[in-house]
Amino acid sequence: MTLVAGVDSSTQSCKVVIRDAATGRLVRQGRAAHPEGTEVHPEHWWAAFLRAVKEAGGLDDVAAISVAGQQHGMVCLDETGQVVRDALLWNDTRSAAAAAALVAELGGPAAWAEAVGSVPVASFTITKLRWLAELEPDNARRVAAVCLPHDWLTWRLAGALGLPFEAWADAPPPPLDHLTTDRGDVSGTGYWSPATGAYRTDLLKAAFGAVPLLPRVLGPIADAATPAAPDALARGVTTAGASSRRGGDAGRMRIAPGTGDNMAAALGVGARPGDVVVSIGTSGTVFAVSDAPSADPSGQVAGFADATGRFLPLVCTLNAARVMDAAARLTGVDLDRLGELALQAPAGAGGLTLVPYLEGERTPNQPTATGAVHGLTLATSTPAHLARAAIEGMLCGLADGLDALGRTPERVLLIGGGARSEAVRRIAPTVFGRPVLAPPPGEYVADGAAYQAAWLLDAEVDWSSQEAAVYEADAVPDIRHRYAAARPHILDRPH
Ligand SMILES: Nc1ncnc2c1ncn2[C@@H]1O[C@H](COP(=O)(O)OP(=O)(O)O)[C@@H](O)[C@H]1O
Ligand SMILES: O=C(CO)[C@@H](O)[C@H](O)COP(=O)(O)O
Repeated sequence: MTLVAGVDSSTQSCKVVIRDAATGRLVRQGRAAHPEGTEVHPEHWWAAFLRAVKEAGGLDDVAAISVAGQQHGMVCLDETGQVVRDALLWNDTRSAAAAAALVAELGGPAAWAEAVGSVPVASFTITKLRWLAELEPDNARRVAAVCLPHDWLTWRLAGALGLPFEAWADAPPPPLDHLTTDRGDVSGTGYWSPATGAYRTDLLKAAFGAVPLLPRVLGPIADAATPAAPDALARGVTTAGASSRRGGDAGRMRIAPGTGDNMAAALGVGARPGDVVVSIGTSGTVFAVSDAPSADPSGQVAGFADATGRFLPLVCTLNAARVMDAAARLTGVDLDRLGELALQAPAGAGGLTLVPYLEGERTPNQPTATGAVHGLTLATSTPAHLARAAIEGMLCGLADGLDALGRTPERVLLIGGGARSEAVRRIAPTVFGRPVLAPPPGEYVADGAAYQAAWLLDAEVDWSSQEAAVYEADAVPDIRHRYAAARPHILDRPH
């Protein structure tokens, strides 16, 4: 049996699945937590990856691996391959003002949608680079290369190949010009165009004042451990202190290109045109597989590329599973009990309406917003009503995303940690106004990465999708009506 590994280095944790390359059968798995916070030193991801690999029984018998990661995070490297500063993550909103300035400088949102398929908000890498140039000019001057979380992990992994696993923790970084990415993840930078498949270094230069070395963009089936042809490298940069062990080792593990976590989830869940996937993780995402690039000047839909050569229009909210974590804390119960409580309250929670902007919000673009609870009465002041309002409010944000996507889906697939909740699966159809399909709880991002690894070994590979449970319920339009009325009534964060 040939084995492949898939990695999901997401916001809260790193998950590793090891699957049979031919059938996709799960053989073993592991996971390890990431630190809290919206800025993280990438070495924490590497350490969590190594712990998760260990828990998954190691990689000695694995023929190929692929890493999917949280999108957009800014990883800056100096000339020796060392990290310049902690990575700013997709959910770090400090670059909101930089985003607004960049949008204005290019002539408005439509110009950005046309240039790179998306209108940058604080999540996008390009806005974080502008922030760095303005607020930390000394760090900015040290940046020799910039990449994304999955690019960085893939690069570290390629540098560790050939060493015994015990030595991986301290493996020296490879040369910078070995950095790779894929079209899915790079489409979230704000300086790569999904429509043309090319970097927009002019936009990067305008934002950052310089063009550091950028990772080579690999096609869907490529080995990230194969060195670049010299003419494929973006720009020459000194890579002192790092040595390469790449290329041609007989029997060494191969490394597929990897991708952004949402692109991997699309692969893992077997999304096809006509499907809309709703993922309830740290972020809430609503996305579809599409044959054509998209460009939404309203900025609600990001026009990403996917990991197969197609496109992935996507709406992302900053507030999803953690809204339930917060509601569980407020009500003093665990997540299972929170779900039970929510199902005890009536649909609409008796009018109690929660606007879930606990981390600010990205869609709509309200980076400084806070959450709010409206409609408190003596009757709705119960843990059950609050639990229901939290789940309904979180789902209303995603229902707005579904509307923004502008498609009538044939299927709505519910995935992510939050979709493990029976209450979420049962309440979702009342809010979305359509049935939802819940595939068996699983690690679909890591699975999608594992599929990329299997694909690298055999371009004809075809894993069958698992049977999904169908959840149906009558729509309760009043939930969204009250949410729409409550949505504008929020306070900004205190200074
Ligand atoms: N049974 C459950 N009910 C509700 N939420 C859950 C449940 N299981 C996990 N979660 C939530 O899922 C989130 C993690 O989801 P995940 O998709 O792994 O996130 P990410 O990929 O962003 O790190 C956590 O906030 C956790 O509380
Ligand atoms: O920023 C986005 C999508 O544009 C997020 O979806 C991140 O990719 C983080 O994902 P999770 O950790 O929530 O899976």
